[in-house]
Amino acid sequence: MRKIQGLRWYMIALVTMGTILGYLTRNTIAAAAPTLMEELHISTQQYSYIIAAYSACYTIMQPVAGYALDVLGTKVGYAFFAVAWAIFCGATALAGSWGGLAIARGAVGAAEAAMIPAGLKASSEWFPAKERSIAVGYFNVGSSIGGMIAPPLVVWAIVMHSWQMAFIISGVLSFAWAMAWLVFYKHPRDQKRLSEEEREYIIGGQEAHHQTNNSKKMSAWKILQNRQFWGIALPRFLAEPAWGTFNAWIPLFMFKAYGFDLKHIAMFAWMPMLFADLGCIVGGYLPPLFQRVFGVNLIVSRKLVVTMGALLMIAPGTIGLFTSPYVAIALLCVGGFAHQSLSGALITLSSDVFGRNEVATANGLTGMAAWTASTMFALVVGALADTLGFSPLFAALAVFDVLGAIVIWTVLQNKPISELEEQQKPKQALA
Ligand SMILES: O=C[C@H](O)[C@@H](O)[C@@H](O)[C@H](O)C(=O)O
Repeated sequence: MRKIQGLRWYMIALVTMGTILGYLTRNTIAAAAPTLMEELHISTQQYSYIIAAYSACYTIMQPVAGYALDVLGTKVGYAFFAVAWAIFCGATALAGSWGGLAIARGAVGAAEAAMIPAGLKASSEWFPAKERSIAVGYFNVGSSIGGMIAPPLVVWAIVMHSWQMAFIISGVLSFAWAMAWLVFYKHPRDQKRLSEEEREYIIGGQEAHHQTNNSKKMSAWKILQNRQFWGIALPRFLAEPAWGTFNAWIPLFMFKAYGFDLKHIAMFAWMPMLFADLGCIVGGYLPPLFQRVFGVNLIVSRKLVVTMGALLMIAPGTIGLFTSPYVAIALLCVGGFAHQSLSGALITLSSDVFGRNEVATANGLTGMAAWTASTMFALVVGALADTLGFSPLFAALAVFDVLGAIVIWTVLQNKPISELEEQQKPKQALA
């Protein structure tokens, strides 16, 4: 059978398509909101319940989806969740009230919770450790691209047909991707189109805790009891509110703080997301560069990226010192770049630290911590933005990330759990 050179990059492109469609279905509701709220007579508060239903289900289901992925395997597991979110997204078209929309969106959120853990698990399977962060950067960039595609696609569907059509199109596209995933995704050891040279490069470049003979699996409870878990989960808890804020509040901030009209919002509000994309990609290439330049190990290279991102997040934290809206947009672009570069490193660390049998469970648990903070901070922004203004909130995000960088250097040890446990054995034997 003819071998395909560089097959691992085709695999990560397939994973990236999944993230793009996951974010497309996630953002369809926001893009359709003005039409939905008018046609179904939905109040702003009822709309917030619909958004909260997605966020709550997505938050709670990440460790559950991660565990299912570790048990079912990446191929079948991700296909199951993607088919589920495709069906629930299409079913959103049947909703006739805010309650029906909340149920449908909660179901979509529950299914989409597999998106990031599956992306990391696939990256762990198809890339050597030194390229893992690059793979994560590529699939994570789908989170910004999907968000950028949603508005034009939804507007086209509404103009051509109805808001229901927007959800049906997003669902059909997701279902088609899920079928492609089932056909094309295989573990490198099972992929006949993979050359022996590339198979050896991939699997030979992975740590012991990702080798197929590693049958040990950590329970979720054991993961939660491990210091290494908290060395990743706490920085993600502190970092994620920035992503939620950049995604949900920039247009409103530009309107309230600088009087931006829709035309100016359309012209500028998307720029921080473009720089977020850049942050995903550049952030992925930095760890191998830092390992070469500074001679540091894999986990320390991720810590350096997190620290760089945290320091760059100080830029949007200074927004209150300037009056120009264009300076504000520039500072938010730095923030978007900073956040996704550090977030990609934090997501990758679950695979650097945990083994192949629990990597998705561990990542799902850190994702639950992240989204718990993001949801809490969204409520704080909603309560304080009109009285305090946004500037102190952006400053708080900068402080959170600097705290997260301090935590990662003081809590997270520089070795995977498997090596730390090996080190403990002689000491325990002597004890
Ligand atoms: O922090 C932001 C992340 O990098 C973002 O891209 C996603 O991973 C997000 O956490 C999610 O779960 O959708």
